[in-house]
Amino acid sequence: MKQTVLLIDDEEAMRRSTEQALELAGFTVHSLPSAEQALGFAGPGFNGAVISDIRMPGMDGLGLLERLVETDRELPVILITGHAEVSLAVEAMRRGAYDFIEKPFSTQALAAVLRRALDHRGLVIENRRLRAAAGQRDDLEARLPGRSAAVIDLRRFVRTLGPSEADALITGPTGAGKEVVALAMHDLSPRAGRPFIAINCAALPAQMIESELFGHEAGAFPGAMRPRFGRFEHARGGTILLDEIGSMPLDLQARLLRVLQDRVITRLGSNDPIPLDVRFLATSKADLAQAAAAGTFRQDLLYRLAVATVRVPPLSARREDIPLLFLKLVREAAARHGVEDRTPDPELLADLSALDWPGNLRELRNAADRFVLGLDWMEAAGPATPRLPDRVAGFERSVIAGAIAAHGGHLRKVYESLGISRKTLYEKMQKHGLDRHLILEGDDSDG
Ligand SMILES: Nc1ncnc2c1ncn2[C@@H]1O[C@H](COP(=O)(O)OP(=O)(O)OP(=O)(O)O)[C@@H](O)[C@H]1O
Repeated sequence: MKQTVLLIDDEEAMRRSTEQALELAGFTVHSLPSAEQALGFAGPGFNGAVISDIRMPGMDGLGLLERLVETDRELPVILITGHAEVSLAVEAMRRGAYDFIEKPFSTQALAAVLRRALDHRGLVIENRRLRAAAGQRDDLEARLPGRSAAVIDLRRFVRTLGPSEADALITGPTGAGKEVVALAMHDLSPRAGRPFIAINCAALPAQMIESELFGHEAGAFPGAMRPRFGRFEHARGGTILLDEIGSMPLDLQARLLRVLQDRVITRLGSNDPIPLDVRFLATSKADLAQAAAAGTFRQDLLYRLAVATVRVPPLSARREDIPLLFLKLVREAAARHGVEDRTPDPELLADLSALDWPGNLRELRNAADRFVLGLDWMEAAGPATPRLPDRVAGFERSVIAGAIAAHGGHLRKVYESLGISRKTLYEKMQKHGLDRHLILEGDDSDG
């Protein structure tokens, strides 16, 4: 993983010459003129070290140190002190500085301290990653329960992508649990414990979007009396979830793409770039590739986000998980409503599994709410209240799907085990929307 040195010094000449010297020594350096700007950059996910001059106007080096160690005690901060400023150096160490270096210093001396600091930081980050992964493994099964192939795949993606720094797109139908997945990814990452800020792109007021997201300086527009942090800055060190990103206006998509690429933002009414240490996750119900083809979504933004895509399956693709999910939702509903936990009987669970649940987990959750409150759970199924024929059809579908799975898609074994003809099997599969590819083609032999 690439490591960065963040250098803060208000004296331009000094900053430039140190930056150059360190770059020549092989470090990747990012330099900033003020402590305030460094705050957003060096969050808990920051894999690098900070060097700062101790004497600066505004927030000084000690103030910066204090703010940084407050959010991450293990972030190495090295302070540059003036010659013979022993008491300041002592104070810095007392407040948790990793080390200090006295002016004037040689590049070699600074580089040596930095190498130690970066090695140390690398270990801290790696350790956190491993600890988080181990601790969250069991937790993830509890949060996204189920034994279907679809949910096992989902958990595998979340486990792999969650702890990484990669921005990701989470797709799936309404109510399938995209936001729940996003939060699980955040909690698996080194950013867990930092803000998780969900922004519903469909509900942003058009005139306010820019200042809402990016913040503004005083006087940026009439009524902007004082500077204001945008939501992006509020999420510093954490994760931003862009919910329903497909609803974002095109011009804002262009700005977002630049933020994703450069990791800096500029407040409204300002030209100063502010580094942004956040990870972006986005959700979409709509097929963004189609939206891109239709020109309502930027192709380049789609490419950028789709590198890491997590697909959340509809409930109808994981019927076998419905009983387990319903039990979990009933437990949660009982706790939420402060009523006693009720155990649904097996017939009810079988009935639930036969339904289609177009509203997915949200709809199932409503059914669980109604169940613990002693109301008729079926009404919660909305317009799709199951009539007998629908329940029979649902049952038939799940029996056929079960037989296909049990016989590994072996055509002849499937229709024989069901006691029907090949032709009838295909007709019923078509009727129930079961994909023909579930059956191994050319498999109608005796083998
Ligand atoms: N694994 C889960 N365990 C418990 N509740 C869940 C789970 N997944 C989803 N839910 C619940 O179902 C509802 C819908 O979930 P969520 O908001 O994550 O779905 P979504 O896909 O983001 O929906 P939309 O597309 O409408 O925004 C929420 O009330 C959520 O708490």
